[in-house]
Formats: sequence, structure tokens, C-alpha cells
Amino acid sequence: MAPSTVICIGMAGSGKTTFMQRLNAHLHSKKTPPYVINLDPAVLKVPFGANIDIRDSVKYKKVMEEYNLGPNGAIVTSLNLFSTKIDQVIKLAEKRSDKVQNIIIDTPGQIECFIWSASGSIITEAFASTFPTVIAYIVDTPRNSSPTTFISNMLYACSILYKTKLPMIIVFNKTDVKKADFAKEWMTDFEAFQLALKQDQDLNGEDGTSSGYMSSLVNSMSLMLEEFYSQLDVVGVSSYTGEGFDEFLDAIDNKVEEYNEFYKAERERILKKKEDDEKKRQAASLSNLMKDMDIKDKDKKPQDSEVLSDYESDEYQGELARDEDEPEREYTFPEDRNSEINERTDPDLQARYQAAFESTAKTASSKTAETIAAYINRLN
Ligand SMILES: Nc1nc2c(ncn2[C@@H]2O[C@H](COP(=O)(O)OP(=O)(O)OP(=O)(O)O)[C@@H](O)[C@H]2O)c(=O)[nH]1
Repeated sequence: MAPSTVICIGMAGSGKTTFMQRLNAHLHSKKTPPYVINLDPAVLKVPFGANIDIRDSVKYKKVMEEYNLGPNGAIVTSLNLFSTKIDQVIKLAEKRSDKVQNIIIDTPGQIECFIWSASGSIITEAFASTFPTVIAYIVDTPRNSSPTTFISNMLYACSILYKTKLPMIIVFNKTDVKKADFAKEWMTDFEAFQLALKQDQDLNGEDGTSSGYMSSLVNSMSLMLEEFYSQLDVVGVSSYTGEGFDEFLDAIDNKVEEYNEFYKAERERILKKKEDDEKKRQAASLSNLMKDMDIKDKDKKPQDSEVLSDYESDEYQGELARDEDEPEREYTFPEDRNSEINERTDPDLQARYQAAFESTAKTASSKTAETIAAYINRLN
């Protein structure tokens, strides 16, 4: 059976790395050591033995110096560089797939560098299309005990769910400091959340008038998130004590089943649609190219020509030479250019230009007049 992949994502300081360390130790204690990947290029020390470490391939500090980047830009660039090797990474993981049951991945604490970057998507997609993949969204429980902070964090998790389109487990970490019961209740009982919101406002001395907008916004957000909550598994863990990790492993099994049942088919449908769209796009651009080359009508008259390459035949050398000499001009409407081309091949018009030139030539001494004269002479 293919190993399941768990991608750990969480705000900076949520305890992702400590969680990874504990999960690694927990799986070792169950005699099912995982395959561990570190994707955080900026971390100084990885407190777990990583099988693949982005820091082996990319030197974060050098990226900063060489490309003159700030910390976040350097993380994105390091991920970009690493993503070019993703097929090799997948191959390495595949080689171990008969020996390991879990692949666990740590990501940079700057979530946006991973989730909203092209390389983050490439890496996630590469794993998700090879192994059943689950997102573990790590939340710092004590820091999310205020309803407004909690709802903001849940909105972020929601955006990650819709971006990655992968099953998600919300992991309330640090339960040794604060139990996650309140959060689980808020996620299942809207009235309990409303009550907590009201108490929070009272506690902060808000009189209900100035904060009316805020509370109604938070209320509607929590209603909107009901659908999102229904798609999640929620567990409380302590990376310090190891509490809740068995429950977390059960949640992985549950989500892997869900992945195989629903997400896999959906992913395949999306990939197929992308492929079909790409084929259609290629067919359309090929047909446009054929049109441009005018393959069907080889005896086309020169004045019907639409693209520059049509003017590159011998008989149109004069036209090309004129374009080179002429000062650069802009045409707001393409038909302006067509009409001018037709006019230039119209002998009557040439005669009119000649007459006009002769009537003004005596007084015209500017460079423009000389250019016009040279041009008419060439046409003749
Ligand atoms: N009490 C308690 N503290 C924890 C727990 N897990 C992590 N911490 C602490 O939380 C802080 C942040 O932990 P990290 O594991 O470095 O967090 P991170 O999310 O990996 O941080 P970045 O890599 O900077 O994004 C550290 O001081 C940890 O000791 C836990 O379960 N309980």
C-alpha cells in the first residue's frame, strides 16, 4: 500500500517543528518509522532526522546574498530552486514506499511562502498525485482562545483547504497549556461561539455599539465556516507530552480513506480537465498559426497580406526597405496600417504625392521633407 503523506502547515510559532519531532518519535515507538522531509530552508536546527532536507540542496543565506533578497523572498526562491528537483524527491520517496507507511513533511513557518507560491503548489501537487496526501494544520491553542483570533485562524485554514483541495486535519497543539475542548465546541455549536464572542466583548469593555460591525462580521464568518468545519477532522495534541498522537494517527487513516474515496477522483477529474483544456489551447493556437501562414491559399494577393512574414518575399523588398528607413510610427487601429499599405501600391496616389511634393518642395527644407522626397523617389 502506498504510504500516506502528511504535510504539516501552521503559523510561525504554532509548534510545527516540535509537533514533527514528536510525531516522528511516536511513529518510531510504534515500529513504523516515517520518511521525513524538511522543506524549511531557514531553520537552523532540525530536531528530527530528516531523510530529505531542503538545506542540503539550497543554502538559504547564499540565496539571500546572491539574489539580494529579504528573508521571505529567499524562502520562496529556495523553494523554487528545490521544486526543480521535485521529481527526484518523489522518486526517492517512492523507492521507500514498500518500507514506510507515512511520509511527513515540515514546511516553512511563513505559510504564505509555501501555500501561495508556485513552488509550494508544485511540491504539494507532486506528492498529492503520487501518494494519498493529507494536510495537518497546526494551531497554537492557547493563542487562539479569543473568538476573533480563532475565527481568523480558521479562515486561513479554510483558504488553505480550498487552495490545496486536500483533506485536512486541524491539530490543536499545546494542549498541556490549554485544552482544545473550547475550540471543538465552537466548531460544532454556533450558539456557544456566539456566547463566547459576547463574553469576550463584555470583558474588553465594548459597549456593543462600536463593536456592532465587528461582532456581526465574526458571527457571519462563523456561520459561513460551518460547511468548512464539517469537512475536517479535529484533534488536540501536546507535542510536549505526546498526548493525543494516537488520535492524530486515527485521523490520518480516516482522511486517507476520504482521499481515496472522494479527493482522488476529484483530483483526477481536475487533472483531466486541465489536460483537455491544454490540448484545446494547443489546437486553437495551431489553427491560428495555420491561418497566419495562410497555408490553404498559396496564391494569395500581396495586398491581402496580414502578417509581416508575408512581406518578406522578394517582390516586397521595397516595402521592407521603406519600413527600415521610416521613423517609427504607431498605429492605433490595424486598419490604418492596411489602408496605408494599399495606398502605397496605388499608382494614382503616388502621382498625387508626387504632385503635392512638387508644389511644396521649394519651401520645404526640413529633414522631414527630405525624407519624404527620398521615399517617393524610391517608390518610383
Ligand atoms: N507548552 C508547549 N509548548 C510547545 C508545544 N509545541 C511547541 N511548543 C513551543 O512553541 C514554540 C514554537 O515551537 P516550534 O516547534 O519552533 O514552532 P514552529 O511552528 O516550528 O516555528 P517556526 O519554524 O518558526 O514556524 C517553542 O518554544 C516550543 O517549545 C507544546 O505542545 N506545548
